[in-house]
Amino acid sequence: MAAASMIRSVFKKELFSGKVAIVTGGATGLGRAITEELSSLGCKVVIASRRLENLEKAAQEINEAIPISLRPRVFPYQCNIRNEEQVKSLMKYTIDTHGALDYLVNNGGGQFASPAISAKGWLAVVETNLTGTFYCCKHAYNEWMAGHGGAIVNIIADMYKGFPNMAHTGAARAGVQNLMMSLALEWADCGIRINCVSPGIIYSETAAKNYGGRHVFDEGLHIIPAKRLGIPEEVSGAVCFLLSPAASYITGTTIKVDGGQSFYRSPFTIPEHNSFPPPLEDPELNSKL
Ligand SMILES: CCCCCCC/C=C/C(=O)SCCNC(=O)CCNC(=O)[C@H](O)C(C)(C)COP(=O)(O)OP(=O)(O)OC[C@H]1O[C@@H](n2cnc3c(N)ncnc32)[C@H](O)[C@@H]1OP(=O)(O)O
Ligand SMILES: NC(=O)C1=CN([C@@H]2O[C@H](COP(=O)(O)OP(=O)(O)OC[C@H]3O[C@@H](n4cnc5c(N)ncnc54)[C@H](OP(=O)(O)O)[C@@H]3O)[C@@H](O)[C@H]2O)C=CC1
Repeated sequence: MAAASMIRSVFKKELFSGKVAIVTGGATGLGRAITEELSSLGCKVVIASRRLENLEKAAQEINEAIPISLRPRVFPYQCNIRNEEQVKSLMKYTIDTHGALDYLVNNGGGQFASPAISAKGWLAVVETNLTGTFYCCKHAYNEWMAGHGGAIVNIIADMYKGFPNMAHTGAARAGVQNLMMSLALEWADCGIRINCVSPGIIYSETAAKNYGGRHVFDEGLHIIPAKRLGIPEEVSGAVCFLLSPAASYITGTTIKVDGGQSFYRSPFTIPEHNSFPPPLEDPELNSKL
């Protein structure tokens, strides 16, 4: 991952000067790229996830790349987004310590590949991705944004053709997208904009490690019109755009950062079979086939 001073953002240098953001899962992968770009553009960023050690290391590395007089800009805070009390404390800490909460990026989450998951596995994924996002939105609203406005971006996933082998996350991410649309309407009168960014297959060491290595991501190349994987910085740019004044009239929408994958091929193949019922279960109609 590039040091913050090396970030080549297309946005102007002080775009987010004086602003305060929370990025969940901000120590690794996409979240880290988002944190690096936001902080390089003047934003204070609270990064929140379960593993404090990871958070502290990332914050230190990113802060060290920022001129001493402007440090620190990145602040670690341990929080499991599945725990509502911890989420509430994250919001309170951010507002008490940094005086505002202008932006929320709901990036923390994930899943595992499994065709038939246990109820416990289903709940772990739905609670993390859908309920965790709901908790973060709810408490950002209650603690700050209802009275001051703000912008929220949720990271979802390419679930538009269903998500076989990851049905748990497909259901959760579709839920997040619909939640986003409802909140865009419910909270418009408070000056809150809320949108989603939907990544395709984005390579980072931590993400690939979760699936057994880079080769698993490379196996997806045949379903990507761009014929390459994405990188976290390509997702970060879309998030920064949606948070910025350039998106002041954008709410309730989803930007896909996927090299065209979402409307091309599915990675899932269906075995040959003759298990489907005949047309209308009528032998006469069936004979037309
Ligand atoms: C194969 C396709 C490759 C291309 C994919 C490209 C798209 C990439 C998308 C990405 O999202 S990349 C990002 C990847 N990063 C992550 O997913 C990281 C975060 N993930 C997690 O934290 C977990 O996976 C989680 C499920 C979201 C949360 O797990 P947690 O540790 O909190 O769950 P537990 O409470 O320990 O477990 C509960 C229950 O869940 C089942 N389970 C958990 N992990 C797995 C697993 N790896 N495989 C199978 N089942 C799993 C299991 O039933 C657990 O219960 P127990 O069996 O432990 O009692
Ligand atoms: N990479 C890709 O191709 C794609 C990624 N995505 C999504 O983008 C997001 C970022 O993934 P990516 O950066 O690739 O992968 P990473 O594995 O690097 O990031 C996942 C992050 O989520 C955090 N996290 C997981 N569970 C929780 C929790 N319960 N509470 C708080 N934080 C949590 C993790 O931190 P910790 O373990 O410390 O809690 C980690 O920092 C995820 O939601 C992912 O599913 C979507 C589509 C494609």
